[in-house]
Amino acid sequence: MHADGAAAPWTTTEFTGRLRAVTAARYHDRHPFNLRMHQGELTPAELRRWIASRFHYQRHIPVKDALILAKLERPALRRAWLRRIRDHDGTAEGEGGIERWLRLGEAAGLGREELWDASRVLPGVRLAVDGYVNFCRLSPLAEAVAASLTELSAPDLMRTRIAAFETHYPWIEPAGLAYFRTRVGQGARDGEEALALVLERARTREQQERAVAALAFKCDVLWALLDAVDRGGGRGPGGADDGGAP
Ligand SMILES: O=C(O)c1cc(C(=O)O)c2c(n1)C(=O)C(=O)c1cc(C(=O)O)[nH]c1-2
Repeated sequence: MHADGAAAPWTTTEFTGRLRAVTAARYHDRHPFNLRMHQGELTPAELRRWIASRFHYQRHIPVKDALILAKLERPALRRAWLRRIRDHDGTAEGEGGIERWLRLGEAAGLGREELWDASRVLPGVRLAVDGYVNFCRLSPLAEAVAASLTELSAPDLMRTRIAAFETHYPWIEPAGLAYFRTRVGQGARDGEEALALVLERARTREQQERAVAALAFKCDVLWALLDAVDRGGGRGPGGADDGGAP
């Protein structure tokens, strides 16, 4: 305890350990839908449902990063965060992560307009993504950035996913996997940068605990998104959101 009654801050090692413990316990790599994906058990319709739903997440990542950007006070920090937005948006038409995700959709038989018009986005997916964007809009910097620390676990998941797609889903054109290949390096770098910022900014025990809670919330966002995808069900008669044959 500190003299004023507040709990003492964790050391850097302990704080980092607590953050990593959250993702070890709650990251979506262990979600049943991801496990089925990795084991090759998804039908083409389920895989397309996931790709369309995840596009809704992808297109909002640069929006939430712009909200975080507005909380940064110094040019060096903003430059680093602008790079994240550029990674997703590219610097010209036909570049960037969103474009690569659209190509993944095409490789799986989904049209670009079908992804942009959000007609396949399930209600639970919409709420999960809105929840994440609004959390970053409304939270202090350290918490908004802490929520992105799931990215520390993402590169391993990308490697597993690339291998699973190559092995089990050969009907998806290999070029469509470029998104995941690019993301291995970007995710690792973004995660380490974000961790340094959180360690520097969350100084008091209360701020540290709130950062840990922010990361747990983000794990819930990703988990809830996959719950919705797993459950499926569209709005049309019979709930057919998948449009038939492979
Ligand atoms: O496919 C995935 O499992 C996965 C997970 C995550 C993540 O852990 O938040 C991200 C991504 N992909 C991703 O592609 C991405 O660009 C990304 C940005 C962020 C973020 O919170 O800023 N997470 C993720």
